[in-house]
Amino acid sequence: MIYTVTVNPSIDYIVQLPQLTLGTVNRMSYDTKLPGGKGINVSRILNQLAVPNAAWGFLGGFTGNFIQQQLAAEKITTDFTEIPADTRINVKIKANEETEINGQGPTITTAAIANFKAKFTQLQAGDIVVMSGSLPPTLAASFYRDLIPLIQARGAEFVIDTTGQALLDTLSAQPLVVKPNHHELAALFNVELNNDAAIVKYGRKLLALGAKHVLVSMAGAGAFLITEQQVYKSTAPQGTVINSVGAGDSMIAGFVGTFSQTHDPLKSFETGLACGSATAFSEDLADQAKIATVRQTIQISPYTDQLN
Ligand SMILES: Nc1ncnc2c1ncn2[C@@H]1O[C@H](COP(=O)(O)OP(=O)(O)OP(=O)(O)O)[C@@H](O)[C@H]1O
Ligand SMILES: O=P(O)(O)OC[C@@]1(O)O[C@H](CO)[C@@H](O)[C@@H]1O
Repeated sequence: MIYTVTVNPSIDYIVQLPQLTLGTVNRMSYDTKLPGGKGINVSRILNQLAVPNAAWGFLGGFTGNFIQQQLAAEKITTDFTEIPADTRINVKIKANEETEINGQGPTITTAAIANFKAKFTQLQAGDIVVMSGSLPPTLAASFYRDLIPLIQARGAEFVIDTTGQALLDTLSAQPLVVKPNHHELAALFNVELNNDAAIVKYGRKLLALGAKHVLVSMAGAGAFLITEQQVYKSTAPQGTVINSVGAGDSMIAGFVGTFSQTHDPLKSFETGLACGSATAFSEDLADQAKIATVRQTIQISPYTDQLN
């Protein structure tokens, strides 16, 4: 079973306008509200892949109710911990450029934290817990790191989608997979990554520090899968990019979903690429049909320049 953890979910309020002009009244040409937050996005894609999963985290208020209803309509299993305050609303403006305005997130009470942590006793060997997204201000910076012993005590594995020092701090606990994009990888080591050999070299450092698998995504320029045994590169599938929100979450969902069923990193990479690109080519997150179509166009080759 896969459990996704979204401690700071959101309603993603998607707003489209021909052009955004600051300092004036702008009129929307289209708007929609989606259940959001990185772990919730992972659950929504896992559901499209028919991979059993449950979404955990904190939800509150009318915004929390909306998310709960939307996930129920998609038949996603949820076990959120209720909080008194409203879950945040994140604004995604699609105009000449994409602009995101994300909320800080509500107060999480001490009682809610205790209720949430109590859920981890139900984990079993073989389960995978995917922790993604920002922490609301009331949660300690070490919140994710502190969950790892609760997960590992039950023989379950974890995936953490974070960046910077927070990511480096979790590597020694051996996450199943990490997925920095190439900019995040460069920032982790304070270097510039100008070619494939450099990306592979620094991706392998994440393996050496403890990650079991490393994905390095490069948006429209493709991605790498780096494991102890082999390195693979894929060009990104071609298509019209409609939405980049959630492409990274979709890639993680695809990888983890297939890995949970096959333990095959290459097949998992293929599903991850298909899900990431299918979301980039969709208005909302990708659906099953789009993922299947994009999968047929994926081209992965072994990357041989591993001596650098
Ligand atoms: N322009 C694009 N064309 C094709 N595929 C894309 C494009 N952008 C993203 N993808 C797909 O999604 C995957 C993840 O995208 P990206 O590298 O942007 O991750 P990310 O930075 O974590 O994304 P985000 O934070 O925007 O969700 C890519 O490896 C690719 O498969
Ligand atoms: O503010 P965070 O938690 O870093 O990111 C939240 C968020 O931008 O991430 C998802 C896309 O990856 C969206 O659904 C959501 O609004």
